Amino acid sequence: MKLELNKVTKKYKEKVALHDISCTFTNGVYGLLGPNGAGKTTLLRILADVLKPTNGTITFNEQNIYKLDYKYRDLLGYLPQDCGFYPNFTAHRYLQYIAALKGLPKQQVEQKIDEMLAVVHLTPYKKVKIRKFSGGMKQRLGIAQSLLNDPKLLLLDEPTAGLDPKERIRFRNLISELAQERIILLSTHITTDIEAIASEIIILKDGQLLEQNKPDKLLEKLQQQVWHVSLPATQLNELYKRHIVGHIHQKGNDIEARVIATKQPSDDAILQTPRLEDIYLYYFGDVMDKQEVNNDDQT
Ligand SMILES: Nc1ncnc2c1ncn2[C@@H]1O[C@H](COP(=O)(O)OP(=O)(O)OP(=O)(O)O)[C@@H](O)[C@H]1O
Repeated sequence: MKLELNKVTKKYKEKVALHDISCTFTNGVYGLLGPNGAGKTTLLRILADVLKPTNGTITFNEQNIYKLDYKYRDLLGYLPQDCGFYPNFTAHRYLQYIAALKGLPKQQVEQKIDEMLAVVHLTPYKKVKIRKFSGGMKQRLGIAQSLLNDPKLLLLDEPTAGLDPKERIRFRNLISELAQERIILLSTHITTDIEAIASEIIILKDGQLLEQNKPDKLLEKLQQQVWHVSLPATQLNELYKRHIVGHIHQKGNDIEARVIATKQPSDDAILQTPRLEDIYLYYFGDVMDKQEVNNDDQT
C-alpha cells in the first residue's frame, strides 16, 4: 500500500495551515509530531476526507483518492480529536451506529463490536451509557470505533489524550500489533507515545514538513549535542539565554538540567544519549512551554 501526498496546501482564508506538503506512507506507523497549531489535525482531516486541500494531490496506490471516493473511505479508520459522542447512547449502541455508518455487513456487526470492546478493555461497560464514561474510557471507545471496519489506513488524532499511563502503554502495544499490513498515522505532541512504535516520524511546524525520517536517523542528528549540566540555580536564566534547555531538577541551591548545545556548555557537562524528546526540543524549543516538557514524563 502506498499513500502519497504531492504539494498539499490548505488555507483557511488567509491562514496557511499546511504548506506544500509532499510525503509518502507505506505500511507502518507514522508519528506526526508538532506543537499546537502545527497542522497535524488539518493533515489528518484531509486524509480522512472530511476536509479538502486548497491545492495538491493525494493518491492511494497511485489512484487519486477523490476518484476512488467511497472505495478510499472504506479503507479508513479515523479517530478525530472530538468524537462527538451521544451521551445517552451505550457503548454498544454507539458502535452499532458507527457500524451502520460504515456499512458493515449486518451479520458481522455484533461479533466485531464485541471484539473491539475487548481490544480496548471496555467489555464490562458494553451496556453503560457514555455519559458515565471517564475521559480515558471515551477515548478508548473512540479507538474502538476507528477499528471497527478493520481499516487499512488508520488515522488517529492525539489518540492518547486522556489516557492514564497504563492505558497509554496498552494503546502503544495495540498499535504495534496492528501495524502490519496497515498504514497508521498518529498525531501527538508527546514523544513517548511514538518513540518505541513509529517506523517514521514526521515533524510539522507552522504547516511545513520539516523532517520525515526513522527515529534512529533523527536521533543521529543530536549525537554529541545533548548534555547533563549541573549549576547554581542563580545561573539558570543565563543557561536559558544561551541554550535549548529541557528537563530541570532543583537540588538544593543547584539545578541539574538537560541541555542541547553543539559545544560542551560547561566544563563539567556530561554527554547524554539523545532521546526523541530532545528532537522535539530541538525543533520546537522556541514554541513550547514547560508544561509540554513535563507531559513527556507521564509514562
Ligand atoms: N477552521 C479553521 N479556520 C481557521 N483557521 C484554522 C481552522 N482550523 C485550524 N486553523 C488554524 O490552522 C493551523 C493549524 O491547525 P491544526 O488544528 O491543524 O493544528 P494542530 O497541529 O492539529 O494543533 P492542535 O494540536 O492544537 O490540534 C492553526 O494555526 C489553526 O489555528
